[in-house]
Amino acid sequence: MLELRAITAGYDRRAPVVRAASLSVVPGEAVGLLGPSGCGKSTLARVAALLHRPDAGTVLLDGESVRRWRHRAPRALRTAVGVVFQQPRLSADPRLRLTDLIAEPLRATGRRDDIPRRIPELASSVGLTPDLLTRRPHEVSDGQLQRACLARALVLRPRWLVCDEMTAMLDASTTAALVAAVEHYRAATGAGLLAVGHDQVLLDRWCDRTVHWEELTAATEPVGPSPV
Ligand SMILES: Nc1ncnc2c1ncn2[C@@H]1O[C@H](COP(=O)(O)OP(=O)(O)OP(=O)(O)O)[C@@H](O)[C@H]1O
Repeated sequence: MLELRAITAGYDRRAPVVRAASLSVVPGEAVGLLGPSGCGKSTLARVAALLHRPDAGTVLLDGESVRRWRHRAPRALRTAVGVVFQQPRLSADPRLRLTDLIAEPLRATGRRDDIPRRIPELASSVGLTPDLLTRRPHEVSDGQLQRACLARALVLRPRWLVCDEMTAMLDASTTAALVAAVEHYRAATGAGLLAVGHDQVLLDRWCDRTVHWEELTAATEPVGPSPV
């Protein structure tokens, strides 16, 4: 289970943007998170993806309490969560060809041998043709780059996927293709999903349940101790 317990987080300890928010995703479940702009959804999504250290509260990944964040998080925990952000150009190294972008996590974890098999397989599942794989980010559209970012998020076969407004910048057909790719992956692996978004119709259709931001802080336990 991916559990966020009474998470308080932000950018200034005196004025946190997320206050005592709790949310759980069970294996295989897809949970949508809706909320107004600026309420703190992305901040919480980054906590769930182990990219942002909360000021208080606990994150549990399959029962294991997370104590270190970002590059300091143990590899086994880091690689258990795949993340896709809203703006692919901010999360893609502009120097890398798409094939190398997708392969980045394999190289970083010493799994180069998997590259020849995994890259074509993933490219096909997210709808990237071989000619696009040799291009760099400035030579492809936002939708094509986002497909590569999704492939990169899936390349290590994470048990949890965090999609933070993954389709907010995309047209309807690319949105449908990316959602289908995520669902195909989840059906094959049983991965759980936290999908953050603004589009209630999309989240209701995509997810098993959709929670609203206000519900996360209602009736939660008191704020827990600060993580080490
Ligand atoms: N790096 C940062 N430094 C300081 N403040 C930040 C930073 N990132 C976000 N914030 C602030 O934290 C608050 C919550 O931002 P966040 O991006 O989590 O909201 P959101 O609900 O995801 O918004 P949106 O739906 O518009 O993407 C906002 O007031 C934002 O200005």
